[in-house]
Amino acid sequence: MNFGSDNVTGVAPEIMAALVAANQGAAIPYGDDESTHRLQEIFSQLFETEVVIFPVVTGSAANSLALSVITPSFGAIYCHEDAHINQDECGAPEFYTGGAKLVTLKGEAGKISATDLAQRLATAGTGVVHRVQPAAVSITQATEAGTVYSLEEIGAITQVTHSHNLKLHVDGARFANALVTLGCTPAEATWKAGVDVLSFGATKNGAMAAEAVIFFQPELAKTFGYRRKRSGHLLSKMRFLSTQLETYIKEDLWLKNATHANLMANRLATELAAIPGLELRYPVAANEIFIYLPETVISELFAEGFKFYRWEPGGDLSLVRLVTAFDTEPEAIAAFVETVKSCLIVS
Ligand SMILES: Cc1ncc(COP(=O)(O)O)c(C=O)c1O
Ligand SMILES: C[C@@H](O)[C@H](N)C(=O)O
Repeated sequence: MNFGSDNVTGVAPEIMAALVAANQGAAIPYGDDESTHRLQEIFSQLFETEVVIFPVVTGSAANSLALSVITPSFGAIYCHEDAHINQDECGAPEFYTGGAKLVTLKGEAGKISATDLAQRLATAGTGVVHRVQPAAVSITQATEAGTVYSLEEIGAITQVTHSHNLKLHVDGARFANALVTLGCTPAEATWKAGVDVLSFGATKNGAMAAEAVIFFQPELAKTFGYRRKRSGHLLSKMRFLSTQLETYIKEDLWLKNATHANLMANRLATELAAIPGLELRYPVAANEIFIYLPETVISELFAEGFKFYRWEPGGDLSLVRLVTAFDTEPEAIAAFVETVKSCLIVS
C-alpha cells in the first residue's frame, strides 16, 4: 500500500466513466465546448455567487498563474515557509509573476497567523522604492502539515490582508479535505471569509489531472485567459478537463472522496498514536499524517512493501508523512498498524 501521497492514486471510477462518455464525437476546442461552458454556472451555484473558473492541468499552474494576476513583478507574496509555492514549484510563482518575491513567515503546524502577518507588513517598506511592494498573501488549505485553517483564522488573515490593500490566494490542492473537516459551505470557506482567488484542487481527490482557478471577483479574472494561454494551460481538448471537474462536483463526489480519505487518516493516526512511544508531529485534520517512527520500524514497513516518505530523516527516529486518499482501504490501515506493532514488540 502506497501512503506516499494522494498523488499516487488512480482516477475515481466515476470520473473515468465520465471521460469515456465525453469521448464521443467532436467538440469545439480551447474551452468553447459545452462542458466548459457549463462549469461557470455549476461552480457559481456551488459557491453561491458569480465566480469565474478556469480549468488548468496542475496545482502548480493554478497557484502560480493565480498569483500572477494579483501580484506585480515588483510585488511581495507572503506565505508560510513550508508552503508548496515556496518549496515545491521550482520558482513557478516567481516566474509567472515576472519576478515577484515570496516573503516567508514561520508558523506552528504549517499555518501563518494574522498577528505575524500584520507585524511583517508593518515594516514591509510600502512605498519605499528600494523594497518589493506587498501585494498578495497565500495560504494553503489544507496545509502542507495536514492541518486546516479555521474560518476565524482565515477571517483574521483576510482582515489584515485587505486592510493593507493586498489580495488573498488560497492553495486549495486539498480544499475538499479541508471543507469536510470544517463542515461549512464552499462559500463560507472562501469568499465569505474574504478569499479573493482559489486554486481548486481535484487531482489528489479522484480526478485524472484537473485543477481550476476560481475568481470570486470577476474583474480580477480579466487577464487570466491570456496568462493561461501563454503558459500552455489552455487545452485544445478542454472538454476532457471540464468533464472531470463537472463529475467531481456532481452528486458531491468530491466530498464523499475527501470524507473517506480523512476518515482513513484519522483512523490510522488514532491507532498509531495509541502505540506507546509513537508521537504525532501535528494534529491530523485532513488526510496527511506526520509521525515519528523508529528507523527499525521504517525499514520493516518498507520491507513489507509499504511506501511513504521520510519527511525529516533523523537518527533513531525519523519524521515520516503518511497520506490517505479516496481509495485507501481499511485493510491497508490495519495491515500498516499491525506491522508497526509487531515490529515494536519484537524490538
Ligand atoms: C499543497 C499543494 N499545493 C499544490 C500542489 C501542486 O500540485 P501539482 O503537483 O499538480 O502541481 C501540491 C502537490 O501535491 C500540493 O501538495
Ligand atoms: C511535492 C509533493 O509534496 C506533493 N505536493 C505531495 O504532496 O505529495
